[in-house]
This record gives sequence, C-alpha cells and structure tokens, in this order.
Amino acid sequence: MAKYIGITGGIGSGKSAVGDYLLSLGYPVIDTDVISREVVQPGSDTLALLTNTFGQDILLADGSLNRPEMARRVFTDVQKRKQLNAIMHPSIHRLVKERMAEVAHRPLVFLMVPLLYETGFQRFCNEVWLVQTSRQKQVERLTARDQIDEAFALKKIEAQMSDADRLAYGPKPIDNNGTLAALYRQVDELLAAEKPYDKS
Ligand SMILES: CC(C)(COP(=O)(O)OP(=O)(O)OC[C@H]1O[C@@H](n2cnc3c(N)ncnc32)[C@H](O)[C@@H]1O)[C@@H](O)C(=O)NCCC(=O)NCCS
Ligand SMILES: Nc1ncnc2c1ncn2[C@@H]1O[C@H](COP(=O)(O)OP(=O)(O)OP(=O)(O)O)[C@@H](O)[C@H]1O
Repeated sequence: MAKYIGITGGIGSGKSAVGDYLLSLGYPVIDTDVISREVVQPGSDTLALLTNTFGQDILLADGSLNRPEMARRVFTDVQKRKQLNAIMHPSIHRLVKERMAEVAHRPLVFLMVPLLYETGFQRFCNEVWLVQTSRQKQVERLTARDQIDEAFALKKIEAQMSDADRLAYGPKPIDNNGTLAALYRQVDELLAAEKPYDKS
C-alpha cells in the first residue's frame, strides 16, 4: 500500500522543481498540471465543454486550447475561473485517481497539486509538503518564467489560497527562497524521514 505525499504551494513557488528532483531520484510523481493538459486534448469531452461555455475563440488554429488566452480570461475574472474549475476539476480528479491506482504498489508516491487544499485533495494524501517562497521571489520567478508583467503575476498569485491558510492545515514546510541546491537538500532531509519507505 503506497504512502501518498502531496506537494503543494503557490504558483511559481517551486513545486515543479521539487517534482523534477523526485523524478530524477526515481520516485513516481503524479502532476495535476500535466494531467490538466491531457484532459483538454483536441476531441476530448472536456475541451468540448470548455468551448460550449467560453466559445470557439479559446481554440488555436490547430484545434488545441489557447492556454495564454484562457489564462488571461480566468485569472482576471473569478466567475470565469469558477466555471473553468467546475468543468475541469472532475476530469482531472478522475485521471489522478486512475494514476494513483497504477502506482499503488510503490511505497512512496508524490502528488503535485497546486490547488490541493482548495479542492480538498488533502484527504487523499497521507501527508503534505508545502513549498514556500516570499511574494517578491514568487513575482520575480513568475514574470521571468511566464513572460508576464508584475500586475498579471499578482492576479495569478491572488487566485490561490495564501500560505498562511495552507499552513493552518499542518503541512511540512519547504523553504524555496534560496538556491536549487538548498531546495534539494531539504527534500533529501524529508526523504530521510521516510526511511521505512524506498522507491522500488
Ligand atoms: C488556465 C490554464 C488553461 C492556463 O494554462 P497555463 O499553461 O498558462 O498554466 P498551467 O496549466 O501550467 O498552470 C500553471 C499554474 O497556474 C495555477 N493555476 C492553474 N489553474 C488554476 C486555477 N484554476 N486557479 C488558480 N490557480 C491555477 C497553478 O499554480 C498552476 O501550477 C490552465 O492553468 C488550466 O487549465 N487551469 C484549470 C485546471 C486547474 O485547476 N489546474 C490546476 C491543477 S488542479
Ligand atoms: N531555488 C530556485 N532558484 C532559482 N530559480 C528557481 C528556484 N526554484 C524555482 N525556480 C524557478 O522559478 C520558476 C518557478 O518554479 P516552478 O516552475 O518549479 O514553480 P511551480 O510551483 O511548479 O509553478 P506552477 O504553480 O506555475 O506550476 C521556474 O522557472 C523555476 O526554474
């Protein structure tokens, strides 16, 4: 029976950096950002629901979802974000459960879920690690990674729960204000605490 560890944190906090490191060590990592791309493949029911709600102009010429356009709409309008979540979260959730079952024989399984507490996903996790960065670093990294301005970066950050609210659930915190090496060191320490489990 696997132990499921959720990894969450604000947008741009460094969840993927932690997930990539765990993958490089050989652990199974289920990433809901990856799954959220799978469920809107051209021809999917979920993409059809999105175009019914938001219109055909959310599609690129090749029929795939225009992600920057969708992001622009939902991160500046809470009602549209709620509509998007109501369409996408059930199908993401279904696929996550399938993937969890596929790796249930592994001792440790990591679930990367940005909206972990917002969606009640903590009930599927035996424990949660919270990746944290200062607001200033979050904005710096987000503007650089996504090529967006500071105002839009703040809109994205404000679309999510605060770290203070996340901490109230009692996750194990990981500080990502330093170097990637410092981040990996903390992950190594948390893994050492999982000693009875290995990655086979
Ligand atoms: C709006 C979309 C199309 C923008 O795509 P884009 O490629 O620009 O971003 P990507 O999917 O890589 O997400 C980047 C980050 O945005 C944040 N984010 C994504 N969706 C949401 C949301 N609905 N509410 C708050 N934050 C969100 C997360 O921190 C995520 O890690 C996309 O984020 C999406 O489909 N969102 C809805 C699905 C969802 O809730 N995903 C989060 C995992 S449960
Ligand atoms: N310690 C660090 N030092 C320097 N750059 C970092 C560090 N950690 C993460 N980054 C960079 O900051 C950006 C955001 O990190 P990452 O993509 O891992 O965040 P995330 O939490 O997965 O974001 P999202 O919520 O959007 O999925 C990336 O470009 C990443 O390479």
